[in-house]
Amino acid sequence: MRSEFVVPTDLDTATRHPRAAAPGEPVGEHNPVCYGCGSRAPHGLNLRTIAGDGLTVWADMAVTPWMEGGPGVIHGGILSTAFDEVMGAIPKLLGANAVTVHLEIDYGKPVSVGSTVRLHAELLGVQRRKIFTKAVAHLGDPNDSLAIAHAVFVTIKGREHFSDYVENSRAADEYRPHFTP
Ligand SMILES: CCCCCCCCCCCCCC(=O)SCCNC(=O)CCNC(=O)[C@H](O)C(C)(C)COP(=O)(O)OP(=O)(O)OC[C@H]1O[C@@H](n2cnc3c(N)ncnc32)[C@H](O)[C@@H]1OP(=O)(O)O
Repeated sequence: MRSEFVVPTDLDTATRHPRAAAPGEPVGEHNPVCYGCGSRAPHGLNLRTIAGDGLTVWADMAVTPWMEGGPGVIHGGILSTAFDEVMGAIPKLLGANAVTVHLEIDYGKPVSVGSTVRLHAELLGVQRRKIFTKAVAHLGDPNDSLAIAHAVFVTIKGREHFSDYVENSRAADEYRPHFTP
């Protein structure tokens, strides 16, 4: 069954932040030790998400043997993480810090180990603190999708949201000065 992701019709105006990454440039990490995008996450996906035109982003992910679920194909949870990560770059284009509150995936075809998957995400709309996004995973032709994801992100005040948890971070020493009043 394919899900029906509902985007409100009474959306706010959404514009690219003036300091957002330019098309073709990396949008940057959420956190250097983020499982999805951190360059210092040794067991992570290390995804490098690139800003596209308008309010879009994309990333390529090489499907390596450690990602295997069923024989010879990617584990659905890994693909789900990659979707979350890439859609999670859309708030950065808006100049917002945001966390995922809802994520759904339609898996259409198996994704082979050894392939390189392109994930392309776009903004569907913004309503108050909610940011609605969609992403497609494909092997080069976006019209021939392997899987399609939708997510809702909610904007947060980063320091307030993470203040009770930051000491658990592997980068706590770097964050501490920014969290000390
Ligand atoms: C300095 C550090 C910088 C760090 C940079 C950023 C790092 C980012 C890292 C990213 C890493 C990668 C990504 C990750 O891995 S993010 C990790 C996974 N996500 C989380 O841990 C988020 C957990 N959730 C929360 O903490 C709270 O729910 C938050 C704080 C987000 C909202 O609680 P809060 O009490 O503040 O607000 P609210 O409850 O009034 O909700 C606000 C609005 O949202 C709507 N809503 C709520 N839930 C849902 C839902 N399920 N579907 C649809 N809509 C939903 C709700 O109706 C309302 O709408 P409206 O009716 O008012 O319009």
